[in-house]
Amino acid sequence: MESSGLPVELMTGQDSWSLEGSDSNALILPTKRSKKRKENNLELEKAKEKQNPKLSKSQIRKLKMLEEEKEKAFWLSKSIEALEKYKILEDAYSLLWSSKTIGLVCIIESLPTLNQNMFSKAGLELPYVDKSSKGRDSNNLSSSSEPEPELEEIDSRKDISKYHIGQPLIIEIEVARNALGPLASSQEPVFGKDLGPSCSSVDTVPIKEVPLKDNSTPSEEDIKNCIPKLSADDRRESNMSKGPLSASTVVHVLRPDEVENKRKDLPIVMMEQEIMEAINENFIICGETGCGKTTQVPQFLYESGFGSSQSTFRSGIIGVTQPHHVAVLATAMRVTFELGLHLGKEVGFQVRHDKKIGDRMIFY
Ligand SMILES: Nc1ncnc2c1ncn2[C@@H]1O[C@H](COP(=O)(O)OP(=O)(O)OP(=O)(O)O)[C@@H](O)[C@H]1O
Repeated sequence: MESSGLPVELMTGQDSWSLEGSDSNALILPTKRSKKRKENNLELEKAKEKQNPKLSKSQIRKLKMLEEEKEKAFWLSKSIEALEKYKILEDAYSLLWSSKTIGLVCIIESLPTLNQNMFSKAGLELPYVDKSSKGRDSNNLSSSSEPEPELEEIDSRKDISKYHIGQPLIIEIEVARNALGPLASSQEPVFGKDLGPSCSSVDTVPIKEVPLKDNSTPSEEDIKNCIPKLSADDRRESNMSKGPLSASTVVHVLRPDEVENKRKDLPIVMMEQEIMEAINENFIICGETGCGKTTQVPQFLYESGFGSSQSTFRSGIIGVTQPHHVAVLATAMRVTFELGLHLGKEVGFQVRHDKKIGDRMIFY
């Protein structure tokens, strides 16, 4: 083998490596393969890009929106399916009545019987029975698909005249009170209004028949005459017969408009009926701060005759306790304002160094 000063050539296949000179043993590698690889990689990437082209931002956004819409449509169809599954049957609708009409329907239905009872008690015969209205009302009860519109018609003074033109005027006390408006909105206790939803207590509502002079609209005087004027004895007797669980006294409150508007938003005001139905039992009200427990519940009680000297079984004090004297003053003042009463008269309070005690219907 030659080794001194001569170039050495290595032959490996097609490529040749050369080592020249003795002072440098540098190995020069061919670059062809790596170039080829790079070219191949670039071609592969290009092919990939052709298959999956790069999207711009707006295109990505549009794609996302499409996906979201697809998802929404999917959930919508799912919920529609669920709704269809639990749909209320047509027959079951007849059981769904608005609670506001329950009492009125019972009253309307029992009107002829009530009148008959009243007249028979007085030893008289009923001069007129409104059979047409009875038929209409019983229809109303049986075909309950649309009970409310008809009831609403009856519940307005205009329509009372429509149904009773030339006939004796039969007006339920509640309707008369609505028609009187400001005349009936005094803070005097009104007797005879039933609070409970049951129909059985309706027969304690005294109703008067007032024959109309001509075919005219009933005047305010006519309507006023329908409201029974009970003596103190009658009131006591009616309270005694009802027992402690029935409500016979209603205190009407004229609140300022701003208070009425604010009250509507308080969650507890929507629960008034439930609370008043449960009031004869021991119960605890749990509600979030500011829902109206302290200021509204005493008002519910006050309006239904609690703390009223006129009420036989509910005469007492609506007592409210507060953990701090500032809260006592603030809530007592607020309730006084909302009810339009006087602090130190109907509403009283007592803290360590200060007190205002009057009739004390509501006491803090
Ligand atoms: N002094 C006041 N002035 C103005 N608004 C008041 C006053 N006191 C109460 N309110 C209003 O009445 C609402 C009911 O308050 P209330 O004190 O009855 O709530 P609550 O449920 O008893 O709260 P808490 O659990 O903190 O005692 C409040 O959200 C507030 O809007």
